[in-house]
Amino acid sequence: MAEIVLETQALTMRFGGVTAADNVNFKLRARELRCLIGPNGAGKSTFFKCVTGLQTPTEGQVFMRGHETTHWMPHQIASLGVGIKMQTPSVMDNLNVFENIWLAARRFYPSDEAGRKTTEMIERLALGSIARSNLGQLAHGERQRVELGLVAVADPWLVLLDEPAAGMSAEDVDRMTDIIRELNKTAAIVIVEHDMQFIRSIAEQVTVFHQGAVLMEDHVDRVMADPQVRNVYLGKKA
Ligand SMILES: Nc1ncnc2c1ncn2[C@@H]1O[C@H](COP(=O)(O)OP(=O)(O)OP(=O)(O)O)[C@@H](O)[C@H]1O
Repeated sequence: MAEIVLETQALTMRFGGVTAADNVNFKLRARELRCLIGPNGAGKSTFFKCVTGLQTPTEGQVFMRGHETTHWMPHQIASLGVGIKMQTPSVMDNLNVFENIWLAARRFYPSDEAGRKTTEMIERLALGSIARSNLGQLAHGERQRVELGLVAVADPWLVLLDEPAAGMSAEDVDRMTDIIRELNKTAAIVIVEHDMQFIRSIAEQVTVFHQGAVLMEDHVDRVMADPQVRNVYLGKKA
């Protein structure tokens, strides 16, 4: 069996009387792709923030490839080789596509290699025609692709994505799916997502959150067919 690259043990996060993440035991293996789903307020974002270092859990532990990262900041986690895409943009609007990706690459590689990696990444993301356009001028889907480029250019072995398909057109979602599949050839990926079309097209194993706890963890087809999940957590649209 492939190595466990991410694990949480009894991860719990309380905000006053609200238990936003409740005793979550989660395991992800090398090159696995896992979508985290669940209704609004189920605890997905809280779990994601605890894993990425934006929040420190009240109880429990987080491990990445054997390192205990429970109290680490996001930049320390990134330095392990973990790519993180939060919901808040990390691109700079007054720099162009090449410059944005180059700056991300430069954090991990010497200047020449950063340039080569940036050129490669622009090709992989099909951003060649807009490589010299400032981010502020780009459409939402293009900006999201650049955001993914910032994460992927560092050759991460684990990628954590918060709602990468949010607000995208069907065509952009398709393109994002292809890029994530390619990234998944070398990296394990966790995706928090609401977009059911995207989840159906990309997911295999899905973890369903409800009231802070893991309700179900199974193949996407069985999860979508589960009456409890369909009726109570995903609604009729699922
Ligand atoms: N900073 C906070 N302070 C107080 N309560 C919080 C905080 N963050 C989250 N919560 C509460 O924790 C619970 C889980 O919220 P969370 O945002 O993790 O759910 P979610 O599944 O990500 O929801 P959504 O899909 O709407 O983003 C909710 O009841 C929410 O109100």
